[in-house]
Amino acid sequence: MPLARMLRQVAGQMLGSPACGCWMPAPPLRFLGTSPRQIPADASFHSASFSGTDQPRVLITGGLGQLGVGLANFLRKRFGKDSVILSDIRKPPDHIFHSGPFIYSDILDYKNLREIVVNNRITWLFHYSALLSAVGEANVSLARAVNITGLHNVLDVAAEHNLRLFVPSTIGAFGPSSPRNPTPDLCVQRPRTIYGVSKVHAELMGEYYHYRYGLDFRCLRYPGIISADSQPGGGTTDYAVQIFHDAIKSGKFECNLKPSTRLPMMYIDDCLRATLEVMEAPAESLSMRTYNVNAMSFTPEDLTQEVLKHIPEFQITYNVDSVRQAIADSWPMNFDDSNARKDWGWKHDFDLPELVTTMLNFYGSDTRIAQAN
Ligand SMILES: NC(=O)C1=CN([C@@H]2O[C@H](COP(=O)(O)OP(=O)(O)OC[C@H]3O[C@@H](n4cnc5c(N)ncnc54)[C@H](O)[C@@H]3O)[C@@H](O)[C@H]2O)C=CC1
Ligand SMILES: CC(=O)[C@H](N)C(=O)O
Repeated sequence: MPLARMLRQVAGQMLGSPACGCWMPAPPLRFLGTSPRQIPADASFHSASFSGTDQPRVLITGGLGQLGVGLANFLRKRFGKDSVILSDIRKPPDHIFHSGPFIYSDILDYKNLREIVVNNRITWLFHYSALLSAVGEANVSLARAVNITGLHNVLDVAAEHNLRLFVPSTIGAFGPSSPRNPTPDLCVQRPRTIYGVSKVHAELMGEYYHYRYGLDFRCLRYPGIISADSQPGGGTTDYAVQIFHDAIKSGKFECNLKPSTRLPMMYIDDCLRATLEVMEAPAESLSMRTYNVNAMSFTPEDLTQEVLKHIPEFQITYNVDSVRQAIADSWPMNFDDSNARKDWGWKHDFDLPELVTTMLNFYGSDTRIAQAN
């Protein structure tokens, strides 16, 4: 018997041989002896755990950060309030607690995570818990635990319970040896932050689970996200949120990056829409499982010029934070997201002028309401 055929036969005996002929053994189980997940013989390689007519039942981890509440509101409009559970390890403010289901979930507690998935019959998981770039550098061991060990728990729960799993990655998954202008999907990735290293790990582990166990893993590399009604959680791109708040409040802003630091950015509405669109994209349309997405790219100087069109007396000063600057100098300046545009029709709505008008209107009306009360 030819060697290759013999090896295939031995591997087939060891791993089981699914009808599709692809290599898809059951995922690793944390607790052998509890009901192991059986892959049916006719399982499709890209199968999801719900039929086309079912609404997904969604869990969002790390949901009280900059992006999670907006994502929950967005998904609740689409799938119904009770179909989307927000979770975090922090106590939610009243308005969030009363806006829909909220539950405590520590991603470092595997059994707690599994219990939530089982009890609520979760089918889609958005894994948002993370320590971002600047706070990660300030606490490497916690970042390693949350961003890497936490991810392992999420991957195992998702694989065992046949979930569709979204994990965001970031422009921070690239480093100084990556092409920076523009940065394509596939190129050298040697980030110099624990945040970036953990995100490259997440991309690779998710893709590995997809090819090895059939996990329906989907990942977007977000640029810096700009939102009006939620605060950023300690990243390098945070200046691009704070500037609007300070411009309206005091007409002044002290920027912690150099004026010429160019980074890819996106308004939160585009980010949330991209996230839902890639989750709803037919599996056949995804030629990859990790995509760059982008909207615009600007420097603090460009942003200031745009703000000055609305607030002519606005003043910016610079007090550079060396940690953040070193990180920003190693990240992409422009992001090539042509694969997302080609494969599943990604298209952003907000460029710099619309972003600035929207952000200033939000803070402006907020300030006017506060002054009136
Ligand atoms: N905001 C941005 O500009 C970008 C965000 N992303 C990614 O999107 C995701 C969400 O980002 P943000 O909302 O900005 O982050 P954030 O830092 O604002 O929020 C992260 C949340 O994770 C929670 N968390 C920490 N440890 C936890 C644990 N052990 N168990 C459960 N939750 C825990 C925190 O309490 C926090 O509410 C992250 O994975 C981030 O890497 C990617 C690129 C850009
Ligand atoms: C771009 C990101 O991932 C985040 N906003 C950060 O600056 O760390």
